[in-house]
Amino acid sequence: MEIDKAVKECDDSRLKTKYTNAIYVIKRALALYSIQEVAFSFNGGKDSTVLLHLLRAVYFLHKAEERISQDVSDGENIFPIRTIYFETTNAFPEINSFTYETAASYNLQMDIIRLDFKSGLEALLKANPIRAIFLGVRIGDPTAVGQEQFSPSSPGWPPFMRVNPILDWSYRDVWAFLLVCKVQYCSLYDQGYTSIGSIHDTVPNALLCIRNRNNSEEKFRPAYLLPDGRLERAGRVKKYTSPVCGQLSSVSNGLKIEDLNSNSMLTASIIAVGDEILFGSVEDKLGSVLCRKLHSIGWAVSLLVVTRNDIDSVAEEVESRKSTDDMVFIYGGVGPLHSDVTVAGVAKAFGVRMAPDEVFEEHLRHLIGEKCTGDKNEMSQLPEGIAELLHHEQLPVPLIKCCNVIILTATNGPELDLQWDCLIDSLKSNGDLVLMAPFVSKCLATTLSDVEVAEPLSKICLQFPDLYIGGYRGSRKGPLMIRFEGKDLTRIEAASQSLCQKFQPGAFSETK
Ligand SMILES: Cc1cc2nc3c(=O)[nH]c(=O)nc-3n(C[C@H](O)[C@H](O)[C@H](O)COP(=O)(O)O)c2cc1C
Ligand SMILES: Nc1ncnc2c1ncn2[C@@H]1O[C@H](COP(=O)(O)OP(=O)(O)OP(=O)(O)O)[C@@H](O)[C@H]1O
Ligand SMILES: [Mg+2]
Repeated sequence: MEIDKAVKECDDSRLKTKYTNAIYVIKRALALYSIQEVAFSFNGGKDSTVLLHLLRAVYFLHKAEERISQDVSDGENIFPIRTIYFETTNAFPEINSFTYETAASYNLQMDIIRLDFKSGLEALLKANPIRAIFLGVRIGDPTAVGQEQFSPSSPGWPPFMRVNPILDWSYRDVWAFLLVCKVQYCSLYDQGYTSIGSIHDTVPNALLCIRNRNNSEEKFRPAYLLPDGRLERAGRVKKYTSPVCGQLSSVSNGLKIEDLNSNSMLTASIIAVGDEILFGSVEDKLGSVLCRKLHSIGWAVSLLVVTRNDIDSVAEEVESRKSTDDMVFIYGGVGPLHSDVTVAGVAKAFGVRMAPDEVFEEHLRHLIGEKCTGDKNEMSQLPEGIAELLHHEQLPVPLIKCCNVIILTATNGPELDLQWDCLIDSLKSNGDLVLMAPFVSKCLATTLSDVEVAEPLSKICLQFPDLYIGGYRGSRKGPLMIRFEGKDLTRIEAASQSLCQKFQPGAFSETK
């Protein structure tokens, strides 16, 4: 069969693996359900076009085997799986005509349903013995969250098995397949549409736009040239917000450059992951550097913790901090080792699974080579639907941002300096960073005892609730340090003068 031959003869090993797995899922479904008990949900979209040809491949491979064993002739070429199309008045005419033309070309027995999905499926299941429906749902689709290759329909839906043979296919895999097999696809994809909904919510993907010199004419490149498959839905007008992190993305995506004098406080927490820090064998030096960096952009650090290299421990910390703080920084435990569970822990904290990310994989391939890549490359798996890559020309591998959680891969000070600078650049250019008025501070040293200073100092704290006023010592015998931190230097001056006035002149001296 031409599809099977085209894939097997191509030199795209990743596509071959995806193809083999999808064929296996279809065969499993056909072993579990009879041909009368299955249906194929086809809508002329690219994903369902891929699925159509995979189903055809399985059918023709099966027929070829039968012919060999039973010596049967070709007979009529009707595709035996019932095909259902939910036709709406809001569909693009190009989608409609492609669906009908395809049905005619491949002898599909197509049921046209003009009801909403749920009522249509109820009617379909009442009239037919259907128990399983093949869908072209893929990881990254809003409806894919929580689905497996075999997923029962959701509660409240008529009972059937959703079979998703291309669930783990990426945008790139879909286009590799369609191009390698040289099959027809809907013409809209050649006009810059990358994912097609209704005429009311779908426009060409702006990332494929090319303008002529004087900006007067807009043209779009074909869908298969979109470099980052994650952006396939950028042409959907109504922006999708994940239910899992919707609330948080409004924090992170709604970020803007704030008034530098604003009194509002943004907080971050820092999570270091490392058993060796907890054993005492390694010292965490990055936490304090990160605190200073956050301070320098006016952010307050509310917590700095060390947690174990354990998915549940990481997930627990991230889960509690992501809703408490505006940003969470996590480092340590990122890589291919058994103990590198940080990214998976972040996924767990958001209640999403890990899914392959082809763009990230491409970066890893450049860095580490083919050895680390391929179908089972764990390092290229990122939290599904929430991972954003922060690219920067100075970083060989982009940083990973999941809603308001930033995953850093730095292992020492200089690496952290670089990642921090790139992070700030990248967040700024996305409009995803609130620059706050930086903190300013003043430190006074005194030989007065703690007891003498305690009461007047606590009164000053009440008088200046907008400042952080703290005392510490370098040693029990050495001077007592009083530090005033805040965003307003005049308030800091007022508070420190107020303290000095309560004691003999010269009792305090300013220090670093
Ligand atoms: C055959 C079929 C079965 C579906 N089964 C379910 C289901 O079990 N649960 C559910 O929430 N949605 C189900 N849906 C609806 C889809 O999840 C989704 O809402 C629909 O494909 C619209 O996607 P769009 O908003 O990207 O156009 C089903 C849709 C189809 C076509
Ligand atoms: N109107 C419909 N009729 C039949 N099946 C549908 C319809 N809408 C969606 N589906 C099923 O849901 C799957 C996922 O839809 P989705 O829109 O994500 O993919 P697609 O339409 O195939 O491709 P694209 O993402 O480019 O629009 C489809 O592949 C198809 O199996
Ligand atoms: Mg679609």
